[in-house]
Amino acid sequence: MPNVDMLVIGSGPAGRRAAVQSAKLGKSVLVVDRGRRLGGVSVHTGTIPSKTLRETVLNLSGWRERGFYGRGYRVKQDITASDLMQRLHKTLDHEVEVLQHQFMRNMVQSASGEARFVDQNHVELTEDDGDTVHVTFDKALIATGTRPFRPDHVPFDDTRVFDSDSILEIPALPRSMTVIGGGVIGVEYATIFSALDVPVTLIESRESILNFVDTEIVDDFIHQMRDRGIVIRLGATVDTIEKADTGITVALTDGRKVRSEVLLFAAGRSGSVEALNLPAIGVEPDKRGRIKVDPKTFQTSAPNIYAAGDIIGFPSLASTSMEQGRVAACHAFDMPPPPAPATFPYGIYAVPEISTVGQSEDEVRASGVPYECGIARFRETSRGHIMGVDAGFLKLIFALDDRRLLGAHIVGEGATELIHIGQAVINLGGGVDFFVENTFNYPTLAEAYKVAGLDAWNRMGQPEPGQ
Ligand SMILES: Cc1cc2nc3c(=O)[nH]c(=O)nc-3n(C[C@H](O)[C@H](O)[C@H](O)COP(=O)(O)OP(=O)(O)OC[C@H]3O[C@@H](n4cnc5c(N)ncnc54)[C@H](O)[C@@H]3O)c2cc1C
Ligand SMILES: NC(=O)c1ccc[n+]([C@@H]2O[C@H](COP(=O)([O-])OP(=O)(O)OC[C@H]3O[C@@H](n4cnc5c(N)ncnc54)[C@H](O)[C@@H]3O)[C@@H](O)[C@H]2O)c1
Repeated sequence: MPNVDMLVIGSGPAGRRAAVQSAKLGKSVLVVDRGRRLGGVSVHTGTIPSKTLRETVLNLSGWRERGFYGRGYRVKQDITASDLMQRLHKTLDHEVEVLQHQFMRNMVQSASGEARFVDQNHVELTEDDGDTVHVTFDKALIATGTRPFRPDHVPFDDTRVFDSDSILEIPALPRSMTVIGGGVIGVEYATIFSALDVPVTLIESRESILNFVDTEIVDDFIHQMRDRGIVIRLGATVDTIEKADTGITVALTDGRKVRSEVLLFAAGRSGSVEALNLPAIGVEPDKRGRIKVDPKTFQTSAPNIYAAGDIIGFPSLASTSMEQGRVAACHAFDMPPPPAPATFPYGIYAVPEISTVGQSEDEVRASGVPYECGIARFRETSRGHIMGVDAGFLKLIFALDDRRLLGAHIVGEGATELIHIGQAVINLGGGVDFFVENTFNYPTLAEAYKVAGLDAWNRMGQPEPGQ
């Protein structure tokens, strides 16, 4: 029976980083995944496919040029589902190849199969052909991620009623679409299909969408979605979902009905734990299949077994999963990792993008810290003019007492890249004077930081001498 220092179950972002980190520390590593190919949800059904789809849609539809040439402008007139798939498959193949090469260079072994714990140092792997292999380990990482939540009352058929996995296989572009769930997945796909001029209705049971994002940013985003024809039903509870030859009808409890050709149900995900036989290691998941860990070390209640990535719940991002996996591997092999920074960015790849780091204005207000905000609209920057950007803004929030940057929030073109300037300033303890004193490249969208910094600085007054 083979024995390894580190067994990683799941080859998504958490598993991948933990495997390479363990190998860099000179350990023998085996990564097992029940998927056909390495990469996890992130590469095959989550982050990378949705972002590739978005990029393809923006390119083929000419979305970025519509500020100049009008809403009727298109680079390719008849965009088909197969146009979207071509680039998707190429990108995914490339991602898998990079990952395989990374494992090879670092002497990380990988195997295809479903892992099931036998005890705290022993798993059974069931291969595709049903054969079983036994492996023993000193340390293990559970990085099995999540899958779409598919409640019984939703008549999924993956041809007209989709989840966020099967939507990637959509056979033809629909004439209309209903999206249930105004979380990140729902909002991303609703706006991507709307950029293809598909009429979209978004149904969300809460009174707003993206409730972790600064309210001013969400309000602007909702305004932009409505402006281009997306129908948004907030505070709407779904009563029934009916399928007929003519389409899908979603009846809401307030009596309204929403009809469309296809439906995307994107209202949460559940942890992939069933196959693992967690009782064998004394670990009990919660009712959504999530595993509790020590937030600093990522150890489960079985100390030699770690868990990281979506399986441990919030924030459930590829970016944070990678870091969790690396920290877990460092801890497993007695290498103390540096303390985690106080804030991490959140990028929402809707059309337009949203990105946020640090505290929202509501959070700052609730904390009682006196503050001032600075705003820069992209259409007022020269780069914005050149690009034909007619919407989007950056909002910076500064503490009045020590002038520190507390939060940076962006809606608009390039938001997910631009946010890292705000992230660096927050995590390095910088403030408004950084933006005022430094010169930014011109013309850039990043110049918006300078403009927003000056906007706040003008209202904040000058620091007392010696402060
Ligand atoms: C549509 C969508 C878009 C997203 N967009 C973004 C984004 O833009 N940015 C971002 O940061 N995050 C994004 N995310 C989230 C991101 O994809 C996840 O946070 C990330 O994939 C979680 O990584 P993970 O390491 O937990 O493993 P996952 O990527 O979830 O992979 C888990 C792997 O474990 C395998 N597995 C499960 N059980 C077993 C078993 N018993 N034995 C063997 N193998 C098993 C599975 O086959 C799978 O391959 C998105 C998610 C979705 C669904
Ligand atoms: N860009 C990114 O970073 C990115 C992109 C996609 C997904 N993700 C991750 O994937 C995870 C899952 O995303 P998600 O959007 O599926 O889940 P979610 O839990 O974030 O959002 C689900 C939304 O659906 C709503 N909802 C639930 N039941 C409903 C119903 N019956 N009718 C109407 N609305 C209903 C909820 O109120 C919530 O707003 C998130 O935690 C996110 O971190 C990240």
